[in-house]
Amino acid sequence: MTTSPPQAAAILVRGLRKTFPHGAKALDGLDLTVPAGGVHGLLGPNGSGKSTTLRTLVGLLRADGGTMRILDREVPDELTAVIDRVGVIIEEPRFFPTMSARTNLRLLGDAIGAPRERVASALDQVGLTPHAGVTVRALSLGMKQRLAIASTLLKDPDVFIFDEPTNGLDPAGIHAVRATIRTLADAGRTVLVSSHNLAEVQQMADTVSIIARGRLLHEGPVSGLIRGGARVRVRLGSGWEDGATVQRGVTALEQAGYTVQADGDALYVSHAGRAVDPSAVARELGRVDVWPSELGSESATLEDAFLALTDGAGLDRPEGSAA
Ligand SMILES: Nc1ncnc2c1ncn2[C@@H]1O[C@H](COP(=O)(O)OP(=O)(O)OP(=O)(O)O)[C@@H](O)[C@H]1O
Repeated sequence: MTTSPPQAAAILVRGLRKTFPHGAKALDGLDLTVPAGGVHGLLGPNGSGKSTTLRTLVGLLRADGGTMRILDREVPDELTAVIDRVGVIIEEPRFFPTMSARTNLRLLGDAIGAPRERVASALDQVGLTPHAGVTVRALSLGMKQRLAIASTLLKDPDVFIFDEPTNGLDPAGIHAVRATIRTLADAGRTVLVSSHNLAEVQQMADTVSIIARGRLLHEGPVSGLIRGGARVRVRLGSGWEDGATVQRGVTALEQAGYTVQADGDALYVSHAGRAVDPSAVARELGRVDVWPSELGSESATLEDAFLALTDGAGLDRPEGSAA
């Protein structure tokens, strides 16, 4: 496992454990460090423990063991001291369907004692001002989700915790919610957002924690992760029609510790957690008398890095993401 260098953390989780009564071990000593400022993606396959982590952080579930801190306060013990600085969307928010977006926010704002001007500011920050007078039932799903984000803004929080906020939205809705989340982070806030959608995290997050089976596999900047997954493309040329030659090359590379994927007329050579040097690949192939027509370095996607780290376990590929 690799870890990011120490930096100011908005959320710090150490050794979190949770087993559900009938025996499902959801969290198995999970560590999580969310740097202050920016979007942090909590990425993992279905059932990897993302929701359990977020629900435990905000006091909806009780952990069996481990420690959690939000903005330097121990939670759940000091949750009341910090909860006003945390905006949470974990379950589907409930609004009055026959009332407008603005009226819903006013009622919510009054209930928590927020200044009235926050309503206009919250609508503005999520781009809903033009639709403020529309009844909630007439809003699209994406707009409702942005209204949910606006409702968390009434407290003017420093940290946001969103569980799969783009789930079930159409592409326009996904785009708008993603842009809203980026705006929050660009204003200096911290957004922890869970997702099993690799392309989404790649586009939205600055840093990422990849988890599987309730444990942290990798944590750090998204850009570093992608660089670390850089792979080499070996173009198969004349002479490679011979399946035995291809197999000899693949076997040599695998014996040298590489992961090899065949795709069309090319082999993609990767190595979990580190960049692959094309000349080293050429050397291994040359040893078994295999000579490619072309060798090129290729930056891998977050998906490649994810696959290398999780062995592809339970990966949910979003529509339109790189295969
Ligand atoms: N209330 C519960 N009772 C029993 N088991 C649960 C409960 N909630 C979650 N689990 C189990 O705990 C494990 C982790 O689930 P969790 O919902 O945290 O994962 P996730 O990464 O959020 O998945 P998804 O992307 O599907 O929402 C799974 O095996 C799940 O079946």
